Parts: sequence; structure tokens; C-alpha cells
Amino acid sequence: MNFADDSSSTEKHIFIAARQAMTLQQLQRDNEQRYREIFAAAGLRRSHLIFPVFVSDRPGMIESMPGMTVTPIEKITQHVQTIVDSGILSLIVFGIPKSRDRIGSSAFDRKGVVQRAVRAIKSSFGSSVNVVTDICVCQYNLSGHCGIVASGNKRVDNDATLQILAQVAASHAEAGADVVAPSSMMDGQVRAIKSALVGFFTKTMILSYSAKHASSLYTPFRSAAFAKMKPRLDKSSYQVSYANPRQVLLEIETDISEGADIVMIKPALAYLDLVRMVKDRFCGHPVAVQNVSGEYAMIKAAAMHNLIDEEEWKVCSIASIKRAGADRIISYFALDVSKYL
Ligand SMILES: NCc1[nH]cc(CCC(=O)O)c1CC(=O)O
Repeated sequence: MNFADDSSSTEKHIFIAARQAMTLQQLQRDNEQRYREIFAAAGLRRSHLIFPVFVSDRPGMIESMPGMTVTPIEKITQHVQTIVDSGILSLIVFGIPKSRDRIGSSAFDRKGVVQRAVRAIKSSFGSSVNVVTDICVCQYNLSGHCGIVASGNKRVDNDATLQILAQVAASHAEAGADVVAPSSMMDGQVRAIKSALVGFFTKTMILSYSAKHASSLYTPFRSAAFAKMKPRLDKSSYQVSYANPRQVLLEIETDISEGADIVMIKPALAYLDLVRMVKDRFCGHPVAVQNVSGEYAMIKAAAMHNLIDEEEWKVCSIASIKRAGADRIISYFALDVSKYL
């Protein structure tokens, strides 16, 4: 085509539009290539990723986490199929029960929401899907704390909670969970769960949320899971302080000695030095990292305001978690980024 001054302006516009379209396509291809290279350089594979699944009897969108949904039990198989189709074969199940009581008894009910979901997933997918379940009572009890609050005072009763956590873990293992993941930060939680599993569910692994820091970054999760309750509960009496990295090492050491197959550090991004430290100190013991709801929401919110490039930050943050040494990464972005792997 000749674009000397005498050519019509329509022709010029068509040419410019075509060039822009090509550039965009090209740009997308270049970016895709760049994201693939970032992941390859970090050594990330799909098998490192674990995708979170919220199950409930009441479905819905999660307002605080745009793009995330709560899946009703009857649609769980369909939902897991989309995850499997993306090549992600591990998921972690979070339950949102219908009702709460003082001790969180729906958490260990054989017909509880997580137990039913795990049975459904396992009966459709068998061993081709690796199912991790979150073991805690905060979604199930009246206080919203991760332990049972003794009647009469406001304190979490660590030892009374251990028995309940053991029951929850056994009920999940019985339903078919491959990995149980205690997230309540009660002292002795791994030992209590191990003794409930031993002799019955010998293949069930324990992924302990060993170093779960007290953080406002769980707020979007809590807004989803705690409905009308205060999403900003102070859990600092049992979760780790950011000011105390030595405590992280002690928690990890204790959990490994109690039998944790995998230990976890969370949140992810401001804690990656600890991941490396733990990998080095504990002879490469498997470490998982949870890229939490607030980390997801920060990227989503900034991108919605056109302040950052969402795709680039999903990719770079996940790559950095891998580079720090994480063997497993639980992330709400897992499904989105799987196309670059
Ligand atoms: N104890 C349950 C649990 N398991 C994981 C998260 C947070 C996960 C996230 O923010 O993505 C929580 C909430 C909490 O501790 O208050």
C-alpha cells in the first residue's frame, strides 16, 4: 500500500488500525513468552500449585475476592473438572458451613460440608486429584477464633481444641482427604492429629500451617467465610508476630518433630526470606507457602484502578515464591497462571 499524501484518509485509518491490532496481538504473544520464561527460570511447574476451593451449601460470589466463588456441593465435580482441565491437580478445600455452635461441631460432622465435598471429589477423580483440607474451627464456632473459647472467659482453650482438631482431621481423612492441613496454630496440633490418624489413616499426610502470622491480609477470606462476623478478629495470641522470626524457626522445628510432612509459612510475599531460611535450616524439609486472600485482593484492587499490570504481578509474585524455595504454593492465582506452565 502506498501512503503518499494523496491516499485517502480512510485507507490510512484502516492501515493504522490493522497495525495496532497486530501490535496488540504481538504484545500479548511477547508477554506470554515472557511469563513462560519467568516461570521456567524460577523452576515452577503446575505440580507445585494448589488451588483453593470454597465449598458450601449456599453458593455465591466472594465480593472481597473478585473472581473467586463459593461452590455448592452439587456443582463441586464440575468445578474440579475445570481445575483439572487447566492442569492443576491439587486443591485445598475450605468449608463454609450452614450453622455454627460453641465448639464448632459441624467441622467434624461426617456429613459436614467439607466431608461431603471430599467424598464427591474422590468418587469422581480418585487418586488423580490430590485433595488437601483445611483443619480449623473458626468457620464453625461462634467466636470466629481458631480455637474453642472456654465458656465463662474469653480465652482460647488450647488443649480442649486439640481433641476437636483431631476429630476434624480424622473425619476428613475418612472422607478421603490425601493431606490434612491444620491451620489453627494451637500448640500440639500436629501431634494430636498424628495420633488420631495413626493406625487408621496411615497414608494421610499432614501439611501444618506452622508459621501462620497474625495479619490483616486474611481479611478478604474472613469476609467471605465469616459472613456477618467481625473480619478483623485479633488472633495474635496464637498466630506468629512479624517481629519474631525466631518464633518461626521454633514453630517449624516443633511441627517437624511432631510429624508434619510439610510445613507452611503464610502469608507469602513479605515472608519469603523466612522460606529460604527454613529451607536452609531444616535440610530442605518440604515447605509450602500460602499466597493469601489479601495478597490476591491487593493485586486485583490495584489492577482494577489501572495502577498495575495484573497479569505481570500474578506471574512475578508466584515466581518469587518459588524462587525463595517453596515446594508447594497455595494461591488463588494458580488457575489463572497455569496457562503459562
Ligand atoms: N483458620 C482458617 C483459615 N485458613 C486459612 C485462612 C486465611 C487464608 C487467606 O486469607 O487466604 C484462615 C483464616 C484465618 O486464619 O483467620
